[in-house]
Amino acid sequence: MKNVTFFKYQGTGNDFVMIDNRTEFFPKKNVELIEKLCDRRFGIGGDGLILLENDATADFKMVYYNADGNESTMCGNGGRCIVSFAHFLGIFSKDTTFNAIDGLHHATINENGIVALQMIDVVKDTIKKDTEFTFLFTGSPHHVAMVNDIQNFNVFENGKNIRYSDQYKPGGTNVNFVEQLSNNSFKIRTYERGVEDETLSCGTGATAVAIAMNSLGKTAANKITIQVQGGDVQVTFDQNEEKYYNVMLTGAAKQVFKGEISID
Ligand SMILES: N[C@@H](CCC[C@H](N)C(=O)O)C(=O)O
Repeated sequence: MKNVTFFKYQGTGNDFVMIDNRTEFFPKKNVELIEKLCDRRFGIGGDGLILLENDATADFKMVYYNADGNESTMCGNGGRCIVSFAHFLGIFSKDTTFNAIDGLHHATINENGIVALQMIDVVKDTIKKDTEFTFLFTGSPHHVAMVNDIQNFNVFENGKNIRYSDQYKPGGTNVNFVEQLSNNSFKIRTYERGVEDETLSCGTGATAVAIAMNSLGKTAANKITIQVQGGDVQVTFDQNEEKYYNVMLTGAAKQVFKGEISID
């Protein structure tokens, strides 16, 4: 048995177990252990687990696991939370660059703990537009569909059906349902792959929705407020004929508590 110090973070209600793994002590291949640490009854509880590690070319590296214990693609809210954690650890003071599965990310943190995180560029040709939905990759795959009366919409059942549908096999996708609130604001609810449930917020999902809505002509704005179940995030971007770039996801990221847990 070994005692492991962990921190709990949340970004608009998307919550993560955060571990400083710069000494590389953590058993990264132990899927069952990661799943158990994320379990809300048998473990700490979280939508995912994130390791902060040393990196040869950047200030630090982010390694992200979904609550099912498997390493996955980019997590936007997790990215904002690990920036806050790195700031707490004294790794940087105002701005940082870190490595993640989808490449380098630049980020800043202000005195109120608001983190602005640069997301990957989205090439316009890669955005798939269907009559019923839009599909795009913002570090993670996202299906985006507009619905009416989103608050009463069955996100779990509809999200699960789309996530496991033949068109997304074998990898699956995250699924976002969207309702337009104003010229430049949208309310979204997201079913997350790897959590296999609705989460209170998804950062790559909010980013995908903002870009999809601009791409569909639902908004001409390049500063878009996305209301998620756990609060608000802002997505800003520039664009040219080829792509969306300078894509920034901005919102609060907070340390909730620190603890110690025994692992085998
Ligand atoms: N919560 C995340 C997305 C995490 C990855 C996702 N579940 C997947 O496996 O694709 C976010 O904030 O972006």
